[in-house]
Amino acid sequence: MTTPAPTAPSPATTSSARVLRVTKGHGTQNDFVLLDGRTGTALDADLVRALADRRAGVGGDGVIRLVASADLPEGAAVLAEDPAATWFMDYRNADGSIAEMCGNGVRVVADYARALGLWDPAAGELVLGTRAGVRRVRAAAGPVGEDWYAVDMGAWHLPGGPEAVAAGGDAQVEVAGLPVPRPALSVDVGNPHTVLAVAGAGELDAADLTRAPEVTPVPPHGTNVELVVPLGEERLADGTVVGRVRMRVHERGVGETRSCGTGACAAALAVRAWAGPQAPDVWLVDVPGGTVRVAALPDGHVELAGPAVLLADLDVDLDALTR
Ligand SMILES: N[C@@H](CCC[C@H](N)C(=O)O)C(=O)O
Repeated sequence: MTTPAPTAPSPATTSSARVLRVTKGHGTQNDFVLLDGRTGTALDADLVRALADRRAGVGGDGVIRLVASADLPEGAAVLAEDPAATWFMDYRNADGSIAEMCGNGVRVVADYARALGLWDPAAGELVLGTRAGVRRVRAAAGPVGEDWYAVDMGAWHLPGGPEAVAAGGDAQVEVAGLPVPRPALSVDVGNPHTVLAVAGAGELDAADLTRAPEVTPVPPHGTNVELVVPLGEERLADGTVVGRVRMRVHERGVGETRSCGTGACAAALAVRAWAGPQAPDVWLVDVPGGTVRVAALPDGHVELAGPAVLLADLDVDLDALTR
């Protein structure tokens, strides 16, 4: 769809120049502080850390600025990929680091664009720029008719190839609370993930994710680590046979979170690869914060669907924030 030209600034700062209007939202309890880039507010690591702080700030796993693609250097690549990608998801982890992609964030930012009047799902897909390339978002129904968003998350791959799948993995992961290092599979869904299967709910619950799992070989740019328990297959009301997994995640740049959309994609794709050619293409992924749906598409892309919630608009006193 054609979105309004990202030119007209809205007064997201209030009467004082030291007050910043933000919105708090989440997708399956992966929570974010959202900013309207039309105000001209620049994001730096200090501001991100301060906003994401759960005691002295607003609190969030990440901070997302919805900004005109034309207004940041990375936007040129997405505009070249698709000129309709006039809006860009500028995503930062809670520690201030920049990540390529955030699956839950895309849905939440789509809902934010809708609330700001920048996107009308009835008129077509939202074409959104990200550091991992263009992503397309549409309104979609959840398993029991909930109002969800579905995102084409683009191409995915297994960096270790089929050999890694056959060997159980291309990495070893040591997780605090679990007795021995486990084989794990690297999955690239625009950002890096390392997925390991654990023996069952007992092990999944026993894992101590207050400490970052140790991944060998050490990934050059870090990684997000997903612990999964395959739960088998089930038939949905519409007759579709889906696989189901339970997952916990330790996110790069954040720590344990209650959900990770790209992590859910990586977990489902890893379990599907381990299960072999008869495995379903559609998976439900249960995370501490809810459930999302992942589908391996015939064109080599992966689709992520799930809810998005906008909770509150807040005027943040920037002097108090940095005190
Ligand atoms: N929670 C996000 C992923 C955010 C980025 C990640 N921590 C990274 O550094 O790659 C999601 O929902 O995908």
